[in-house]
Amino acid sequence: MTPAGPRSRNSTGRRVAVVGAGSWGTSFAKILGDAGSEVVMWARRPELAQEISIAKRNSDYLPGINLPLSVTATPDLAEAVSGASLVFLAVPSQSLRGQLPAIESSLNGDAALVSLMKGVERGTNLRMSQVIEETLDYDPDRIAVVSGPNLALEIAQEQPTAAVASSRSLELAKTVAMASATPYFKTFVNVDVIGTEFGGVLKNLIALAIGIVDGVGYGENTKASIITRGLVEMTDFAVAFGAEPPTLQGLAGLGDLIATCQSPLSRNNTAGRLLGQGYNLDDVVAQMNQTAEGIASVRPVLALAQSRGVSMPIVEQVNMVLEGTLSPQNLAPHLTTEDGVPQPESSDILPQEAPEETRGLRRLWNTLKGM
Ligand SMILES: NC(=O)C1=CN([C@@H]2O[C@H](COP(=O)(O)OP(=O)(O)OC[C@H]3O[C@@H](n4cnc5c(N)ncnc54)[C@H](O)[C@@H]3O)[C@@H](O)[C@H]2O)C=CC1
Ligand SMILES: O=C(CO)COP(=O)(O)O
Repeated sequence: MTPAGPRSRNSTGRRVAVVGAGSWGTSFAKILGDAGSEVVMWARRPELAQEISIAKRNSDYLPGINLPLSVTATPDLAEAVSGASLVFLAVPSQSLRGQLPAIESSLNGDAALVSLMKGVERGTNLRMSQVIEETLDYDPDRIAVVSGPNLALEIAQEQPTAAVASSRSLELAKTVAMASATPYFKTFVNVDVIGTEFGGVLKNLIALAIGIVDGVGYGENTKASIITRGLVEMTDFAVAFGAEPPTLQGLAGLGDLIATCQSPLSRNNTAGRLLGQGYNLDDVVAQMNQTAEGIASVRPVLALAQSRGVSMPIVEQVNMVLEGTLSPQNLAPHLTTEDGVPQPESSDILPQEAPEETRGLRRLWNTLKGM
C-alpha cells in the first residue's frame, strides 16, 4: 500500500509531546499531528531529530512515511515536554523510570502523561502507569494509557485501526481519544487501566509463543490452540489483578492478540520465530534492532501470576524456551494437566456485560446461540 501524502488539518491549538522517536512514537506523532495538534517529539539522536523536523521523515523506523508539517523533533527533552498539555511516552518500558525525573522537571503543572508502552518493569513488576504514579507521585487522574491492535507501520500507512484510551478519569480518556481522532484511527475509551495495560503486556508473551511454534514449522491448529488458550491465560491473570473481563475480550486484549500473533511486523512474533528456528536468546536480541517487550516482561508476569495463584502454562513454557530449558518443538498449548487428566475448557469467552466495542459481537453471539 502506498503511504498517503501529508494531511493538512485545522489546527486545534493544542500542543502535545511524544517522548521516543521509534516506530510507535513516530506513528503516534503522525496521528496526533493529523488530528490537529502541534507535536514536538523527543528523539535521542540529534540527527534523527533533525531528519524529522526538516525532512518530515523517520527513515530508520518508518521509511517512506511522510509526517505532517506540524510534527517536529528535538534531542532536548525539556524543549519537547515544556508547554505540552499531553505528554505521550513511547520509550522501551525498562528505560521509562530513568527518563521520568528529567520529564517531570519540565512538565506543565496540569499536563497529563499517556503511556503508549506495553511492558512490565523488571525488578518491581509494575505496569508503566504504576511506574509513572510511583516515581513522580502523580495523580492517577492525570495518567492514561493507549493500547490495542496497533502495528505502527500499518497505522503510519493510514490503514483503518481502532484503539482504547484508558484512565481512571473518563474525562482524560476522552481527551486522549479526541486528540488522536483521525479518519484512519478511532479510539474507544474505558476506565479499566489494569485490563487495558495488561492486555498489551500479555499478548506480547503469547505472540512470542506463536513465533516460536511458527519457527519450528507448526501450522494453524497449533497456533489457534495457543491463541485461544492464551486468551484464557491473559484473562485469568488480568482479572486476578482487578481487570474487567470484557476489556480482555476487546481491542486491548483479543484485538491486539490477533494482530500481534498474525503479523510478521510484530517484533515479539519475530523474536519468537527466531527462537523457534533454533537461535539462542543472545543471538535473537543481537539480531533485533527494535524493542521486543515480551522478552523482558516474561519473568515479572510469572512472578505476579505466582503471587495470585494464576496458572499460565503457555507463558511458563515461553520462559523455559527463553532460558534454553525447553526445546521449542515441545512448546504446546498444554491441553491437559501435568498428570494427563483433561481440564474442563472454559467456553464462555464472551462476557455478559460487553463493552461498547464488543456489543455487535455479543448480538451476533446471541443470534448464533438462538439458532
Ligand atoms: N511498534 C509498534 O507497533 C508498537 C509499539 N508499542 C509499544 O511502544 C513502546 C515503544 O516501542 P517502539 O516505538 O516500537 O520501539 P522502538 O524500538 O521502535 O523505539 C524505541 C525508541 O526509544 C529509544 N530508546 C531505546 N532505548 C532507550 C533508552 N534506554 N532510553 C531512552 N530511549 C531509548 C530508541 O532510540 C527509539 O527512539 C514499547 O513499549 C512497545 O511495546 C505499542 C504499540 C505498537
Ligand atoms: O503492540 C504492537 C501491536 O499492537 C506491536 O507489537 P510488537 O511490539 O510485537 O511489534
